[in-house]
Amino acid sequence: MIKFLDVWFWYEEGKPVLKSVSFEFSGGVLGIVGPNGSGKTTLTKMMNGLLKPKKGEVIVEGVDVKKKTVAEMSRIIGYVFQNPEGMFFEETVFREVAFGPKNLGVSGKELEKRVRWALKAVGLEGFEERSPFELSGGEKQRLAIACILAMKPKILVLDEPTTGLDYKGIKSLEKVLLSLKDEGHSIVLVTHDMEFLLRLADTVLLLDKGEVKFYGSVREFFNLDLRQYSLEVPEVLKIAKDAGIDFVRSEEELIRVVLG
Ligand SMILES: Nc1ncnc2c1ncn2[C@@H]1O[C@H](COP(=O)(O)OP(=O)(O)OP(=O)(O)O)[C@@H](O)[C@H]1O
Repeated sequence: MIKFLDVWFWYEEGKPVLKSVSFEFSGGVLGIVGPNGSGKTTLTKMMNGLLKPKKGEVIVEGVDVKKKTVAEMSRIIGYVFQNPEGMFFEETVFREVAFGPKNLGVSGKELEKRVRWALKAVGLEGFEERSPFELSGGEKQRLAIACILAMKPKILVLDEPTTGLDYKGIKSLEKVLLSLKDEGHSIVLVTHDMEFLLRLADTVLLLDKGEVKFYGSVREFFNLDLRQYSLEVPEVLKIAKDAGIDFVRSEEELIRVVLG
């Protein structure tokens, strides 16, 4: 559960970047969208205490983020950064994934089990002895997720995870995120990719100039007039609407619906 109660934030006094943000997210996949500079990254950094509210409260899994350190929050909420390459520093994939749980005091057989489980969850079994720096963009993205997963946080936050990924990379990331959701993790995604959002999100938060313009289901979100926020409706949804079908998440679903 993530609760924002009348949250304000600014980097410079007199120039608020978040203005009275309130919402309550209870689980599943939350997509955060909005034009460039609307405050999306700032908002997610408040979820794990990297930034603290100037006014208002951020409560994550019942914990007031202001009262905890980032290290304490990392047990509850894991943050996968925009350019994951910058976070790698170990010689092997195994050691990279082991680093986080080791810092939390996990060792021996349990540590090995965690690392293997996290690598399996993202489809990187067999990559243990490879160098993180030699992986493809999609593999690096999945490794970054494994590093966070190995710390077993309840919630995962991903900032623009599809940036730099090709079609195959995006598909395999989708699969990983959906299976994590099925296992009970909550996922927060910042994304510009409306197709990715359509496929994955249950709930959408739309930010514009630091204000929440919409918070509700993905279905309702795609019924808004999105052009005013420079957001594009995915082609598949336009085709569905022309065919009199109100909502589908993907081409596969559209074909199924059309064929009855
Ligand atoms: N460290 C900082 N110091 C001062 N201003 C900042 C800082 N980081 C972000 N900002 C400003 O805060 C506002 C919101 O930025 P933020 O990165 O949260 O937006 P965003 O919606 O994630 O943007 P984008 O889609 O371009 O990544 C912008 O006007 C940005 O210039």
